[in-house]
Amino acid sequence: MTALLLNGKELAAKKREQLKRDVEVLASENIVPGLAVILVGEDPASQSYVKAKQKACEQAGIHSVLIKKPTSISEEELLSEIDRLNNDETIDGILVQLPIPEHISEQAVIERIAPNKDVDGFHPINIGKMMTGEDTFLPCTPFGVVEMLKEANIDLIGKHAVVVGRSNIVGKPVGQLLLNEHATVTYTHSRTKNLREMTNLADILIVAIGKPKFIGADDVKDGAVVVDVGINRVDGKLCGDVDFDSVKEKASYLTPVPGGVGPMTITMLLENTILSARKRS
Ligand SMILES: Nc1nc(=O)c2c([nH]1)NC[C@@H]1CN(c3ccc(C(=O)N[C@@H](CCC(=O)O)C(=O)O)cc3)C=[N+]21
Repeated sequence: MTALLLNGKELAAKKREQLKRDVEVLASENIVPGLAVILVGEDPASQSYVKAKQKACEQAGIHSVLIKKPTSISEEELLSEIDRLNNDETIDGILVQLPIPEHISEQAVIERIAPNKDVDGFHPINIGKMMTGEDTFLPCTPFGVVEMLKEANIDLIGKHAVVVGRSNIVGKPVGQLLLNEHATVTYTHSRTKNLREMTNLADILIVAIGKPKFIGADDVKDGAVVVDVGINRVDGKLCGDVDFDSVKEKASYLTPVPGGVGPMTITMLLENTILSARKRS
């Protein structure tokens, strides 16, 4: 079997056209969605992600502001910058680009963002709402993954979804969203004893463990749907956590890297920002 491609780039482009129209409708009501991105330090990968977010906002007609801070900024200063944005009426979404320097508590930063401007969906209140299935901002990467599966008409009800990785921003929430869609969810991670036996049981395999080509054809059941959330730079080239060339011969659907989940992450951020503007107005 050769897998069908789950083309995130294409779906993202289609969705962004719709979001652009949504922004035009808001403009007729004098509402301009606004996103503030705080970037601490000079990490090249972070700089390039932030640039991509800015560009996507511009294309959709979303007002975006980039706030750059030096690595030496104190936690207190960063928190007061967040307070300022919480009180800024032109801002509907606040995103602090992660990771942040070690001397600043990530949890303190996330908890300072007003839950109704938390377009990353990382605030404990929004995580709690996601768990109980209430309407809230969903974390962008997991949200994008579920949107891709739905677009391809992949049935999730009763299916065995195996998640590889348990980060707060991808692994844990993607499992929760799949559970909300009535999948049966197994979490595996770096300490799982029989990880490769578990991945072989998956109807839907979500890989977000941060190790290049961690999952090969032998780890995948025939006809499985495989979603690669990994973004690794190896010899200056981007590659995922899945060995694309071998797994594509076994999976029924597979996401590429680049051009898979990444562009969807940014698209869902735009969607959350527009949703926030609509809710706050
Ligand atoms: N508060 C916060 N929210 C985030 O959502 C967040 C974050 N911090 N920190 C870092 C990660 C990473 N992330 C990506 C988004 C888009 C691509 C993306 O568009 N990737 C392209 C390729 C990009 C390239 O060429 O480097 C692709 O996969 O096709 C990748 C990674 C958001 N993150």
